[in-house]
Amino acid sequence: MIMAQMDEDKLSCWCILTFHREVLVTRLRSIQCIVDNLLSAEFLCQEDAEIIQRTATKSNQVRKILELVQCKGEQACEFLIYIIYKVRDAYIDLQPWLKEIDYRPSQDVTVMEVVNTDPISRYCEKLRHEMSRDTSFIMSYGQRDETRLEDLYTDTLMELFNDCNESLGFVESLDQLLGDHAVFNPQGETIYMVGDAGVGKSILLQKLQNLWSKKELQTDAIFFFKFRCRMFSTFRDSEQISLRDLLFKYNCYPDLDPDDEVFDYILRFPERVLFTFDGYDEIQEVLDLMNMPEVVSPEEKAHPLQLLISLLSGKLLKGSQKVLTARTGVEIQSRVVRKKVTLRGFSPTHLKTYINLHFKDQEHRDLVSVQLDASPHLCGLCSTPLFCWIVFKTFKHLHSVHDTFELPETCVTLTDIFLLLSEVFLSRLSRPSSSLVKRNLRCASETFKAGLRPLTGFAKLALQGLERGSFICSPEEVAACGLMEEDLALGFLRSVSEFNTNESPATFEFLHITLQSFLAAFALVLDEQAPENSILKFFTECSRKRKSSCLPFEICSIKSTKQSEKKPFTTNEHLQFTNLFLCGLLSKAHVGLMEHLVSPVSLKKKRSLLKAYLSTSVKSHLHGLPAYTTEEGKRVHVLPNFLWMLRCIFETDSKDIAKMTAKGITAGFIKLGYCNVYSGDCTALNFVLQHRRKLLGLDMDNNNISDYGVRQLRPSFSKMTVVRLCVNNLSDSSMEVLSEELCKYKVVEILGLYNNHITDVGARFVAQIIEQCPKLKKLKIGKNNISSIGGRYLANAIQKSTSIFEVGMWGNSIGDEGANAFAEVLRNHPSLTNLSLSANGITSEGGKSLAKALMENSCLRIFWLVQNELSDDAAPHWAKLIGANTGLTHLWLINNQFSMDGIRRFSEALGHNTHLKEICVKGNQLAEEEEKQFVEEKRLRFH
Ligand SMILES: Nc1ncnc2c1ncn2[C@@H]1O[C@H](COP(=O)(O)OP(=O)(O)OP(=O)(O)O)[C@@H](O)[C@H]1O
Repeated sequence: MIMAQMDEDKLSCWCILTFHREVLVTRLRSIQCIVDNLLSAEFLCQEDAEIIQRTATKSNQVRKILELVQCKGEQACEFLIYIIYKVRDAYIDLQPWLKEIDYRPSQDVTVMEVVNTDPISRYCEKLRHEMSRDTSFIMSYGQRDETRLEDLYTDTLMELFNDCNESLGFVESLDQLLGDHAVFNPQGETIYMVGDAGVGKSILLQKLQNLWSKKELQTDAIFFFKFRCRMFSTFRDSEQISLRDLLFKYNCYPDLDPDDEVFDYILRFPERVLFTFDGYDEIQEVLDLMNMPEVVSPEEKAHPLQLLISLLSGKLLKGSQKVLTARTGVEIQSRVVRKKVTLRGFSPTHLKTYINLHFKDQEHRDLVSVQLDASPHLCGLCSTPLFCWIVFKTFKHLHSVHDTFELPETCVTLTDIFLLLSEVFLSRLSRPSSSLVKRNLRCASETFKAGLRPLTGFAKLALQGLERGSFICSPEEVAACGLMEEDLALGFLRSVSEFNTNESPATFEFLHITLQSFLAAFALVLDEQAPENSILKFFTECSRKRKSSCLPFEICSIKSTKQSEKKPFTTNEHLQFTNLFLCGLLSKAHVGLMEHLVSPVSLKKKRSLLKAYLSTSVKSHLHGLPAYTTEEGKRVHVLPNFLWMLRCIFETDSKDIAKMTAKGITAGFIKLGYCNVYSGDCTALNFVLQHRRKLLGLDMDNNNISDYGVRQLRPSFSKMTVVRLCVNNLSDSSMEVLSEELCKYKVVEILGLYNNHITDVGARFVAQIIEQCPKLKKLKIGKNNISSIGGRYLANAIQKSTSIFEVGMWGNSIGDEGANAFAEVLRNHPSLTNLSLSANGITSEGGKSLAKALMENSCLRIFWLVQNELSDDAAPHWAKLIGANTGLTHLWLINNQFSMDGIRRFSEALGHNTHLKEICVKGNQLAEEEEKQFVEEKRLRFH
């Protein structure tokens, strides 16, 4: 009480220690650091230190320190507070207290040295140091050319989603990833990041870790533990470890911490701990098969997978932050997910940045840009950072060795890309006679022939790993495949230290899983001992329905059986990639190369076997697709496996199969929504669709096809009656392509462009489509960046169209000017029946002109004006409209600014109207009590 009345600034440190003795006794930990510093500043002598150490409990030790320090006088007291102030992390509990006493160190004390001997903050420093060392370099071509992360790291597109998989926009900075932005479940503790193979999930985590190590990441976390999920599958079933061991053994141990203070601290302040777990997809199947209880006590030993699941579900270290990555399609229960991020790879701008980082020489930059500009397909592939990295590395290699900077094919396939990578690796076997003489003749088959022994070895190793579902191999397994010490330097494998346990001293993994899939496919082609039809084993595996899995982890287990049957291929993506590469290696284009490596007879047999298999399975797949009939005809909803089939067909480069597939699509409309189609897939889709004669509707909503994909689909637009490309990262340049193509063929009826990045420039192209395509009935162009200018273009075009009857403009910013333009449309348009101008910044002014225009319109049935800024100013006009019997049946005025007065007018007017079925006015400025006055009026809805 007395304290509160006193001016604390004037209090001596001696007094502070007396008055706040209780706080200090209860909250001061890490005694050793205090004692060490008091000793070295000679405020204590060795004997004092011994007395303190001999004192039994921590609280008594603190009491003793206070007693001794106070005996030594004011300076010693201030130094004690200064230590608490300086070694912040160790005395985190006392930081609020320092604030409370408004502690500001005096000049005298700031010249004194404080050494941090506190195990907690020392551990934190050690973690940062080791993290920095481990994360400064990016995966490289073998051990020789390491690249610094900061020299090559380029931002990628990261899209945020809510639990209903609705996009919440893109991440603007890495700090936003860990922050509260776009959190849809505050109880969840896991930030879930998904993305396709090679899209950069691991690199993103590496970047976060690296930033944290340099204290450049906005987070309160003072401990950061990184794990790769594949490590968890290396333990024997019976193995049990403690949480303490899991954290320290696989990251780093605290030094000089006899009292286990670090671990205690982690248990007490889990919110100061950040975890990253990379590659959940790699252990998902193991988790499916295991049945183990969750761990609740941090002291209890358990299988590492149990610990992992308990950490993710918050049963252990509740409150700690977790970032978990997985391949697209792998789901965990949304209740553990705090927010969800999907990685989308490089945008065109990112790609430019990456080119500049990769190639220092302007001439090279230009050469690469020219090649990329000429091939949207290559750009599509390069939007996946892994493929881009391989392509650029190959460019560099070709240039340095052969003085050529061109990729060999115009249409590069994924198989080509991985063949090039292998060629570069194998070319290390044959050094040029003189490095000054460049070999102008590049002979891939020679390189492969010369490297056949190690290639066969690596291929065998990859296949064996895939067969047993493992991405890690031991030195014995490496040796058993005939690989020698020097082969390891080629670059296919890299050693991994973090999984090394005492029992197995060294382990290896392939440079990237997709490379392992590629080599496994190579093994299937190279192996002449196994029966030919064994090349199909992974196809069979992938088409086998997943057995109903027992899902042990109630909290954190994966999708339901029903769901997993719908998506049977999410967990065996590596096998799907192997199938794809098999198709590529056995394609006609690669016969020349393969004949140097396997007998032509075997090759021929395998090629025809594969072709026959693909033909049959395409037929049966198309036959079995779920079809449903709508007003607009028969539709089929394609499953993700169809996409893999398309990819395989493209990789085989077989026109026959492509034709057959095109013919086999009997429905007039295919739905490929939410199928994870990326821009590179559009080439495959186009490869098949180019053989189709009949018209086709294509729904590709909610994918990631981007402008590159649209360019790849260009030839197919000639047949498309429905073009649905909502939520696909499209910009104005795609609108230009669409306008050129759709206006040429004039068959389009439905155009879906909702939630892309279209601006007024793009709106002008869309306006051309509206004007020139006489069959266009529906346009969805909501949630883009269209202003009043674009709004005008569109409105003018709609006014001229006689076919269009439904227009969705929700979520642009056309404002009152745009509203005026649409008022003109309403006045003059003969057929528009459904219009949405919601969320467009329209005020009462715009609202008035829309209402007036509607008085002259008898066609519009449904009008959406939700989430604008209409207020009572406009109410008389709307009341007049409501009172008049126009054709309007549904009017949505949700979330505007009408008050009780305005709504009363509507209610009265409604009495004179027989057409209107409902007016929805929820979210205006009415109190709940006021709303209740209207409950009897059923057509005036408040919910
Ligand atoms: N943001 C980036 N900037 C520069 N290069 C990148 C970036 N992201 C990825 N890469 C390149 O792509 C390679 C593969 O990326 P990464 O291993 O992170 O993919 P991933 O999504 O984890 O793949 P997977 O799911 O197959 O494990 C990296 O080694 C790096 O060369």
